[in-house]
Amino acid sequence: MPHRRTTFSRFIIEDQRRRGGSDTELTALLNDVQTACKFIATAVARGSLKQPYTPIGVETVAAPGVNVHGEMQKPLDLIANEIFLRNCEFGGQVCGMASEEMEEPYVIPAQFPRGRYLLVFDPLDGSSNLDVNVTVGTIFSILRAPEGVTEPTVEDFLQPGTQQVAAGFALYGPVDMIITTFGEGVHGFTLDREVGAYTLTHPNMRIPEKACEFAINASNERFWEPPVRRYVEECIEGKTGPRGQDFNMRWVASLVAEVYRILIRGGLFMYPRDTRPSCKPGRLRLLYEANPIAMVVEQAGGAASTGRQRILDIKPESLHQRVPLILGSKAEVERLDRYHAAYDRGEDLKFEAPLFGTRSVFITPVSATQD
Ligand SMILES: O=P(O)(O)OC[C@H]1O[C@](O)(COP(=O)(O)O)[C@@H](O)[C@@H]1O
Ligand SMILES: [Mg+2]
Ligand SMILES: [Mg+2]
Repeated sequence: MPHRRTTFSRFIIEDQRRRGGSDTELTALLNDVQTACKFIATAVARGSLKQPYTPIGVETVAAPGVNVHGEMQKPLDLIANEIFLRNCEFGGQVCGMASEEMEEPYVIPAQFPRGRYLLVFDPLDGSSNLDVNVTVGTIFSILRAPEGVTEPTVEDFLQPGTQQVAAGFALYGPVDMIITTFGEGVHGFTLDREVGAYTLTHPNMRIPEKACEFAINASNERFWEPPVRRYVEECIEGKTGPRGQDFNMRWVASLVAEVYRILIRGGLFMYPRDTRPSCKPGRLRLLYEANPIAMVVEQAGGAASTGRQRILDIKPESLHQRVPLILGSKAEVERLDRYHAAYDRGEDLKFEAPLFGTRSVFITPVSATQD
């Protein structure tokens, strides 16, 4: 058991030793990632105050526009993206990076040595929350570049989540943290601002098995598939329904904050497949949101699924592919998987009818409670 005052830098070295090896490239890369997260934490914490300094290499940041997903960027989305690129390109550990904010992969420029890793990231997750001062974060995933590749193309990044070497996310909230896994458990580090170091505060995090909270954007109810309607309706029925217990509902609109809550308190998060043509495969991005988060969740004893397939088994088809994402306490995710399977077999049709406006799970007409 590592000492509780272990810093992130020390932990990654000792963790590799414990596992009988030492990958100095990976150690250096993870160190660059944590440095980038510290810069972003500092930039986010300035809020509306003018940024007091510019992190090295981040002198020129493009003006915000609409990103490849059709979403309006915030200045901090681009600042965070630049911070990640500049902090992780020079050390010789990676040969390419891919980000939510860049249409194409970034190949490490010729002036720097190229390494054997690929770094994939969502530089600022939940950035629509910035102006209301709610927790945001950074999500990262580390993959091995295919043998012999030094100038990676899109194809080289299209690896299933099971191939991730390490993954995690930083939280920029009341407390700044990094939650990470290298494939053997999940560990949480709190940024000690007096020391300037992420310090191990949450070793071996485990998602509680018992769930009494679920999170979904209820404004999309009219687009949900029947298995999701069924799950939510049963939760809302509470003690008197088939679940025999009351549930609370949560929605932060910041994946990192939802996942951290689930790591601490258990529960379920869903951004499911829905029937909107624009959103059909799901809302969240496979490579830099779903995969790294799924690795963390599984390593903490939970599960992550589309409802029909384990997230980590999906073979990506494109860099910016979106997927349905259901994650959290294992038994809850398995329940959703069962509901999807039953529905796909043609059962559970009572949840088929559009509920919105007639029989919403949130506004149950009196007549519906009497039958
Ligand atoms: O605004 P919605 O539809 O509720 O979506 C919220 C989801 O979108 C995200 O904000 C997407 O992340 P970005 O801020 O990186 O685009 C998730 O963090 C969150 O789960
Ligand atoms: Mg995101
Ligand atoms: Mg983002």
